[in-house]
Amino acid sequence: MNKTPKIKRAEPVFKTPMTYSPRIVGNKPVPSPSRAEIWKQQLGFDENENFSVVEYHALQKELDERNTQRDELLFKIKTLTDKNKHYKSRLEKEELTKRQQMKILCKSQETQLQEKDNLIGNLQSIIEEHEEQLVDMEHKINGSYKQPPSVKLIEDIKRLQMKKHHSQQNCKQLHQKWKIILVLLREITQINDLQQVVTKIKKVEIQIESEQLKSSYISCQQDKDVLQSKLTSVQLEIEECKQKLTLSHSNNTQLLEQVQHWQNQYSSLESESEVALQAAAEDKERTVADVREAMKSSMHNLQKQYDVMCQKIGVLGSLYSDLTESYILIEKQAKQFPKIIKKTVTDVTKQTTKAISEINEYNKELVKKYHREMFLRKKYHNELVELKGNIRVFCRVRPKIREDGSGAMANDVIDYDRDDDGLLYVANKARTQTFEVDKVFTQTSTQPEVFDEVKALVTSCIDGYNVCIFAYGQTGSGKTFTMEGPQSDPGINQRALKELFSETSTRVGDWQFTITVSAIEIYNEMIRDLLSDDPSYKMEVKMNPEGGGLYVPGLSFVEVSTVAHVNEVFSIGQKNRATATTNMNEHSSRSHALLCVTVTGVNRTTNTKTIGKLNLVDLAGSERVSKSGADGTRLKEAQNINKSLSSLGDVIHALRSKQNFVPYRNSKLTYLLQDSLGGDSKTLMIVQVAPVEKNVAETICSLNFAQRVRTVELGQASKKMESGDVEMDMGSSTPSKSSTPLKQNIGGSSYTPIKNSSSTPTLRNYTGTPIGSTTPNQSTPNKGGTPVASKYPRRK
Ligand SMILES: Nc1ncnc2c1ncn2[C@@H]1O[C@H](COP(=O)(O)OP(=O)(O)OP(=O)(O)O)[C@@H](O)[C@H]1O
Repeated sequence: MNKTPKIKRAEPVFKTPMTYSPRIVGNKPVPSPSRAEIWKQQLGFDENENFSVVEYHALQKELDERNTQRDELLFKIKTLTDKNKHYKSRLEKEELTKRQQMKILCKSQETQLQEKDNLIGNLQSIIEEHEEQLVDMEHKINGSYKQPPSVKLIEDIKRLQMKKHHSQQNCKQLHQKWKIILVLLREITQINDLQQVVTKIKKVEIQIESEQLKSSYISCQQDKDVLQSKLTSVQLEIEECKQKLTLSHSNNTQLLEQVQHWQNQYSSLESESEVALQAAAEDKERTVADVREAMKSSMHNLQKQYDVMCQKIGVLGSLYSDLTESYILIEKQAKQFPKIIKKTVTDVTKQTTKAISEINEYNKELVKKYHREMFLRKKYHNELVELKGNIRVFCRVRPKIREDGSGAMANDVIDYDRDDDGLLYVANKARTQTFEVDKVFTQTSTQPEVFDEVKALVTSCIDGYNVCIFAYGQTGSGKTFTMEGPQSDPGINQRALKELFSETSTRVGDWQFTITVSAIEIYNEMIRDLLSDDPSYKMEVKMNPEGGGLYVPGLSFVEVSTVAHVNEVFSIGQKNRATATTNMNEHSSRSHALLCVTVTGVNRTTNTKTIGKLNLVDLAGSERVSKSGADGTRLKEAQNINKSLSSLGDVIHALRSKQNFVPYRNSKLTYLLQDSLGGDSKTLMIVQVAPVEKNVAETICSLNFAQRVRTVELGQASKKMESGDVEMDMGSSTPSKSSTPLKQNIGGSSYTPIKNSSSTPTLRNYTGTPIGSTTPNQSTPNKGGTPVASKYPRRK
């Protein structure tokens, strides 16, 4: 009784149920242990040990308590297990719903993404459209717009409104989805609460002592771990979802911003398009009004044209019927045409042959007549020149040049008569003086125009006439330009020789011509041969000892046949003239330059010989000495020029007044040109004048001189011709009685040809009776006789 039974608390109280199992010992069944024995055994007591009923009852009580405890625990466990199961199922459900939600979310995200992609695509296309619209509008603004864009713009606005509506719907959908996501987040919070409950359970489980509890706890723990891991994965997924949500939210915001931006753009475009529409409408109205106006006028024109056309159609109708009739007629005639043609051709051939033979005959007659007419033309031409007087005077006004300067002194003082090309007006000190010459060349007259007027005179030397052309005028008035001219636009000298070449070449069948030239300069009353090897050698005019008039011993003559050759000779002359002086321009102004051309022709059939001389003279400047204020050498030069020019005037005056004495010998110039100034020669004086105020005094002086020269009446010009050995004066129609061979004259002097210096010239000087004779047209030396009172301008 004193012994307290030992209870092993570490082990469960009952391992097996309390069942009765009788023991069999040998063949006899062993009696079953008593209840007390079983209890002793089970409680660890010895068989022999006694335990009282009280102990037993105490133990029984303890056992009952334990059983109730156990039942309670079992109940709790059951409840917990149930709860656990419930939570598990709930978790599973939750997991399932979450999965489904996740799937839905993913799908919705995908669709959202898809939609966003679409939206972005749409927005891009809208942007492109807008850009196109902007380009269109730019084109419209730049004026390349052709059609009113109202319809297209309205369509675009409608499309944009649709897109706006669509974007708003998308926004709404996104908003709803955002709400769902918020609900999901709330549930996730609840799940977290559940997790806390599970933690509490864990605490309860610790209190469970029994192994079963432990094992169930372990299994629960495992389940919980699984659930925990699942929860973690769900949480991760949720986190991902959250991130995606945030991303989509930000995307959404961006999209909303874009939508807002596009809405703004849309509204600005809308307002722009409204303005454009209004402008286009106004434009349209204006264009319509213009077009209406244009249409009205064109309709009016068309109506007029229509009326005209109707009239024409009426006329054409009658014409058509006429034409139809004529066509029928022509058709008939055309059928007969080959026959008619044949007949006509035969007739025409006969007629043509006849006509040709007639024309041939007629032509022959015409050629004869032509020759006769040519002869008469020449004759009449010469008669005309003779009637006009053998001294002819032209005036040439040079154009203004740089040297004329500017201001009042450069004003034009010369005017011309429109109807009479021989009249010239010079304005001088508030009055206008009129001058009359044979022909006036204006400032615009060209070199060919001038030469055209002198051509006949030049070519008359081929027929044996002596011709003398002077250029007279003050320095710088254009004398050299007219006589020589620049290389590009040559003057009378070169053109005359060219003309002589061409004219003689046309007569080459009947005649043989020789043309020779010599160049002379008279400076300070000294004669120089410009073609000589020594141009400084001073030459003299001498009386031919054989009685053939005057000549310059040793003067060079060069035979020329081409223009190139002539140019070569001219350049030699100019070079020799230049080498003798320091200032060529001044020197040329103060000296006379003579180009003497001799044309000798021999008729191949009759052996008739003609000799004509052409003297082309560029005189020294005619200005008064007082104007140039000369002294010393200049004064001497001026006096010499004055002497020769006034001698020229005196000679012409003496000739004009038919005086017995003509003072040829008063200057080298007149002495040298004696036979060209005689009564049987043709003389042309070209008076050169400047057009400006500055030179008006000299211009008037020169023109006065020209007028006086013009009134001189010379005798009839005579043609020099030798028939065989007999010399003939065609002008007087009296053959020369003298048969003495004379040296050929140049400007009244005889010469020795350069080319053939050995051959003695056999021609007689037929320019008139030699000096000293009593013929009125010839001069006698002025041997200190009474000087002729000169009426010509003399130098002061
Ligand atoms: N008809 C014209 N057309 C164009 N220029 C001209 C004409 N006449 C003269 N001239 C020019 O006027 C200027 C003077 O002419 P030019 O030398 O011929 O005068 P000039 O009377 O011969 O002088 P000088 O007495 O000094 O020799 C030159 O420059 C010349 O080119």
